[in-house]
Amino acid sequence: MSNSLDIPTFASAQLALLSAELAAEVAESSALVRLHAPAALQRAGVALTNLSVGARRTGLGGRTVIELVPDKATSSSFTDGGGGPDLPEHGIRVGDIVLVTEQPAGTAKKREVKELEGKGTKGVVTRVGKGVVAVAVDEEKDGKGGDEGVLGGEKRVWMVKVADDVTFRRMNQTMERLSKLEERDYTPFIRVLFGMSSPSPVPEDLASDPEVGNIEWVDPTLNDSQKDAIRFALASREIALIHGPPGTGKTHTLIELILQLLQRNQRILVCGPSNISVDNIVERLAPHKIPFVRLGHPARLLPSVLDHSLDVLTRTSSAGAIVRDVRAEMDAKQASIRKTRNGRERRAIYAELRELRKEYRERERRCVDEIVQASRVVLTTLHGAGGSQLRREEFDVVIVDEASQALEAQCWVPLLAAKKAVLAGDHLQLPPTIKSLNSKSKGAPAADSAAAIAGFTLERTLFDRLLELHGQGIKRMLTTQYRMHDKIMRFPSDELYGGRLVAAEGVAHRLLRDLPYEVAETDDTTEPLVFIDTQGGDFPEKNEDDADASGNKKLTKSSLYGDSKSNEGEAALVRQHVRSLVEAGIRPEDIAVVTPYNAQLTILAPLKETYPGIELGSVDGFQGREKEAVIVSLVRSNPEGEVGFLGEKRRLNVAMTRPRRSLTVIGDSETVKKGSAFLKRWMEFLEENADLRYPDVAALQEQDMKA
Ligand SMILES: Nc1ncnc2c1ncn2[C@@H]1O[C@H](COP(=O)(O)OP(=O)(O)OP(=O)(O)O)[C@@H](O)[C@H]1O
Repeated sequence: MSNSLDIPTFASAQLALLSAELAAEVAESSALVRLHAPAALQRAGVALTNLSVGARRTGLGGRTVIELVPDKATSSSFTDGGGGPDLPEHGIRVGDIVLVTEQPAGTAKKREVKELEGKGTKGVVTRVGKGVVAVAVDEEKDGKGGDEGVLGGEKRVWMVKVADDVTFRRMNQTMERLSKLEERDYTPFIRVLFGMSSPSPVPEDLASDPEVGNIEWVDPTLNDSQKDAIRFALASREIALIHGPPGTGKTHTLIELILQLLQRNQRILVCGPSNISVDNIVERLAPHKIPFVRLGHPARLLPSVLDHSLDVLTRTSSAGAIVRDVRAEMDAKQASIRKTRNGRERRAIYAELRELRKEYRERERRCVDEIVQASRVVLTTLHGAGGSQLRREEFDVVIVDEASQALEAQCWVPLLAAKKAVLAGDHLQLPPTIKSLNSKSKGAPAADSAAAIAGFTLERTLFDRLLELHGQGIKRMLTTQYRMHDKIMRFPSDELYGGRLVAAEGVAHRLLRDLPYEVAETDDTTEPLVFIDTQGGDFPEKNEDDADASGNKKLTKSSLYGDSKSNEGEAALVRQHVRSLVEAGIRPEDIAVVTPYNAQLTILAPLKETYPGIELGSVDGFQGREKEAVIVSLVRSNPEGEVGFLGEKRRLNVAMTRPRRSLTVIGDSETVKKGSAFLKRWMEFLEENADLRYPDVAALQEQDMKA
């Protein structure tokens, strides 16, 4: 094939791009710590200050889990529940990587992250409660200086979110392994993925393929496009793509595929880019009562998935009994550290703990190997597949869900040892976020220019690349969608999916009025598509970076990650529309407001107090989600017709395909039309097909006066 890729060139380009990407992430979090005091970072939601170390116990991998609670000496607010004081409002979430270090005095000069790392310890947040954040830490790295570090003492500490370098390490290792492969190591699978050969042909009549045969469907209600995609995936020898536009039952299809592969005695590894994408499959696989195991840090898993996690399996299996004993002994030692103030005694306990941890790891490893080897279906995140548990494991098929939201290097973590892969995704929705893309303007190093010149970018996903390489023949598209009203679906279907989407019978004509609770019949509840056009210049956008009255740039949640835009007038229209929906009887939990700009979200935040349950989200953050009623605030309104990253088709696609029964678009058609041909066609489509409204400026002013 003419357009095949040289593997070492590909791998070294990826390595260069990945290191630029990690550098951009590190630069971003380091700049925050350098430029802002801990208290300011706490206000911006990325840090928690005035903490002390509470209880400690042993987690998976023999790691120490410490509980951080508000420091008694400095906290004033107490809960009435009898527990400790509450933590202030914060943005630290389970799975975040945080740095825990001694808190500097209020006046101390700001520090470098590197310097802080030497003094404290990094860890993964494993639990977030009202008055506690638990962090799994690598205790051996705490206080390298020789004293007990921050974790053993009675020091006041703080934590701040930092870049997650674990994922990068896994990707780098994988790319290095790929670059070192000799030509004789290239399997038919690898040859196809790099275009050195074409995929083995599948018969036109898929049912005649021996791997497909006469299928007995576990779920006979699958639609034709889903059945076709499964037959195609079974018949393919090296690679099959399942293209699942919004709401077309991609996960539903993958579950059946897994069950069919199992019936054919195949061993399967199922991966996704995020824990939630993997758990989503685990939850739907569980009712089928097949044996499988979910790898991953238990703290990052959904509670409903825990029963299948290695952590729980190691504890409940017979081999786990010995592991359990050592764990109990370690927990007892952990507790005794807090009771002693004597430095020598403490050091002795640490030494004993180190020994125990070694033994624990060894036993746990044996127990884990046993469980994994016995599992015919293993589920984990893409980077989780690079862990030691799968080092010697082989699978017949690797399935990657949400493949179009993963970096290609991330996909290679499980794929390097694959014989065949099935990738599911939608390359017409947003790809993974790349920070180094715009890094020049933020002062971080730009991606290696040689890699960029050679035409490699992180933004091109494996899904995209394979489609370019082998054409549409390696893909099957799911075409019946179970989410949107026909009128909401029309534009994205015609523009992006070749007009092939069909709304399932049950959803095609569903209106808010038909919700299974009492809803009044109003203009809003009987019309699926509303466009509130703010053209005319009365609703101008505002640049978040504009300084405040005193000329200072303020650190807020929305300004944290670069400049953002807002539009106060549009926000007022959003409030008005939400109120009218709620007055018609729509429950706030059935309404979402999405907007591309974080600054707009900040302005809209008070809506959550008025209507608890309503969801406000960025378009990027709402990918994969749905709501009965969705209001999209486009924000951009300027005479120049600048639309910024609103110009990205895939972002708009995500925004307009979230609703089930009602989509309301609020925006300035004059500005937006100038953005791109696609935006122009969308605006024209709305003008012609939506219930077109022009805002009543006087009524808005009155509403705001009342507020
Ligand atoms: N053949 C089918 N018959 C009836 N309902 C279906 C069918 N396939 C999928 N659905 C329903 O469609 C909805 C979407 O399915 P699923 O969550 O699998 O979609 P998805 O494509 O993975 O979602 P996303 O849009 O996030 O990619 C679910 O409520 C599911 O039950």
